[in-house]
Amino acid sequence: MSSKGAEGFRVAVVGATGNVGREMLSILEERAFPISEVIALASQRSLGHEVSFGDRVLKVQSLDHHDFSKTDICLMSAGSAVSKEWSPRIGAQGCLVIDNSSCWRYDERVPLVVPEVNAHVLADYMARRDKLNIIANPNCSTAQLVVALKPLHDKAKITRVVVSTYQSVSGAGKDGMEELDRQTKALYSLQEVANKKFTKRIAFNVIPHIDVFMEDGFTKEEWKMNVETKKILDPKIKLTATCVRVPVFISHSEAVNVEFANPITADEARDILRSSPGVLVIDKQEDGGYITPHEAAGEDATYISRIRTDSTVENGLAFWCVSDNLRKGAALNAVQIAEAIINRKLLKPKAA
Ligand SMILES: NC(=O)C1=CN([C@@H]2O[C@H](COP(=O)(O)OP(=O)(O)OC[C@H]3O[C@@H](n4cnc5c(N)ncnc54)[C@H](OP(=O)(O)O)[C@@H]3O)[C@@H](O)[C@H]2O)C=CC1
Ligand SMILES: N[C@@H](CC(=O)OP(=O)(O)O)C(=O)O
Repeated sequence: MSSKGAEGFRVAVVGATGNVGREMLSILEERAFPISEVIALASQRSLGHEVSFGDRVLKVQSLDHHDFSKTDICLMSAGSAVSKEWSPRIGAQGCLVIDNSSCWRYDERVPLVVPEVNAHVLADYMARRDKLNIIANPNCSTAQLVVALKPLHDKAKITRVVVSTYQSVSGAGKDGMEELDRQTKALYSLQEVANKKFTKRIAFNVIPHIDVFMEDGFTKEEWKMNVETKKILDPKIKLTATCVRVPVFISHSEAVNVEFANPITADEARDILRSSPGVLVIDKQEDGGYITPHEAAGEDATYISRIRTDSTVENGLAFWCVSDNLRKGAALNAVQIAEAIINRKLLKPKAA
């Protein structure tokens, strides 16, 4: 079943029963996205299940049976394998795909967009829209990082970034959240703790491993942060990452050290970030005067705290960056891409 309104776009959410898909539906509703119809799609397993869209309930339909020729925008969030097969098929039916998986991000034909950073690429892409018809949404850890880096880069030109992440279990989907919940309860009731989703116990532990290992010893999550920052912000920026899973349900945190070509003080950085889109600075430099992932969950902003000079390099800053990975790291960014396209009048609804 779908939800219909008077004016606007027909929007399909693929992966509507998942962590990101459910968040996409609530964000579309919260932001009063111009929708004439919203269609909740997932696998055959979820056929007939119900998901919320504001105070309405949508019955989930199967992706396999949906005709996209009358759908304007598809928010795709069902994993790389599904995106690989389906996103080009959906795009070829004239439906613009905003793809949340890592599958299409590195394809030269596909723009990778964080609206606060590089919304300007949308006009060009929409003008020459190829058959692929796909815009990629970034990795969650990259999205919040580039929102913070962009205004600092504009001011003092970033040369190198060292980032360590503290990534919540919701980044590993609903199964990741279930594992932390189950293991925590099991430990409290002295039961055996099984690892299914993660390679080691996640409850009361941290795991320095997200996504697969690459030949050079980095993980793919770490590789993605490097490659995606270059594609979105500046190919000249050098970045090295260590990505760690932590027993937090929602919001990713990052400890970031940045080197600049030109001088920039901590006070200047604080002022610049305070007036930057998508950023909220909470930096009282006293007990509790910083943000934690628990407080960022359910919020849209990328929060920056603990901005300070890193005097181990010539022009260095260090800061703490936290954001809700399901929102800015995934669902919110995808909806913002769609809004940026619509606000620039780059897409019209298909005729009824
Ligand atoms: N979580 C995060 O922080 C981020 C996630 N992403 C990406 O978003 C995507 C989804 O992540 P997330 O929501 O966390 O994952 P979940 O595991 O919570 O949800 C997966 C969703 O995909 C659907 N799905 C799986 N297989 C199929 C299929 N064959 N056909 C149709 N639908 C299918 C599932 O439907 P069903 O319930 O029927 O199985 C479910 O709705 C992934 O590509 C992930 O990499 C990107 C950035 C951040
Ligand atoms: N890998 C991220 C979430 C994610 O799905 O990222 P990507 O879309 O880049 O695979 C995490 O586990 O926190």
